[in-house]
Amino acid sequence: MSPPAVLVHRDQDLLAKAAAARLVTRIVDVQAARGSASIVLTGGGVGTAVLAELAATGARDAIDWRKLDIWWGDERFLPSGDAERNETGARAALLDHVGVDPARLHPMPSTDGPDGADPEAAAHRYAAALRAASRPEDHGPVPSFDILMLGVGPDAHVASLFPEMPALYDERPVVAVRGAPKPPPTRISLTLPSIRAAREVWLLAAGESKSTAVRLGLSGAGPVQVPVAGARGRQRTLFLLDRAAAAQLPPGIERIASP
Ligand SMILES: O=C(O)[C@H](O)[C@@H](O)[C@H](O)[C@H](O)COP(=O)(O)O
Repeated sequence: MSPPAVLVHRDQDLLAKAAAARLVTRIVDVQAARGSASIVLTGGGVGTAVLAELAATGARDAIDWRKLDIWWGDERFLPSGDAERNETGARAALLDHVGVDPARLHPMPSTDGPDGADPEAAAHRYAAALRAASRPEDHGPVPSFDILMLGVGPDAHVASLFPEMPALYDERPVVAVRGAPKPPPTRISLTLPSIRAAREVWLLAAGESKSTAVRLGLSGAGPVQVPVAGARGRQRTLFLLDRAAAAQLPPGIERIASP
């Protein structure tokens, strides 16, 4: 695993626009090379802003939306269509506006799905879908996602992996999370081994409240205490930040800043 690269943009707006442009380029490159691509979406304000910027750019038409698998890194375990679900936000920001193949859209289960309000069964179901999509060359229970995006919480959580919680010790690909410190308490999340199966992991953070989490995530902290420190891609890890989130970067971290 190569060390993370850090890119600092002026503010959240420019960060979202730049990340959307980066998504277009990367997805188009992967589709040209391999025919189809896979991405993993995140909830949160920055992640959703990136999707809205992608919907707004004319360059989105360069993507073959029917040859794109779309997964989620975590989900709030709520009824389908609930405004708090990451899926709902992603649909409104982007997915309802582009021609995705419904068979390639893989939202995490909701409480009104086939497993009802049983998050363990729902997590198991999502793990089975990932396993079914994994090919021999992936060498594991989940596909080698081309791009996996993650927001970063002020407490350094990523997906629904909150510091010190049992999910951080779990080796299964997908887990149910109960008692999350941020509401709603019940969630479904990929675990760190699944996140690390991605070719590229992009960590998105904006605002001063994220600056400590970003610093710790780049300072060799342990992933149980600082989950963002454990989120790394096989080939590439990018910290895509605004200036405020980058305010406490540790000395010696190479960064590329846009004006
Ligand atoms: O599930 C949640 O409670 C949130 O979605 C959360 O995980 C979010 O992604 C991060 O806290 C980053 O949030 P922002 O991008 O809004 O800063």
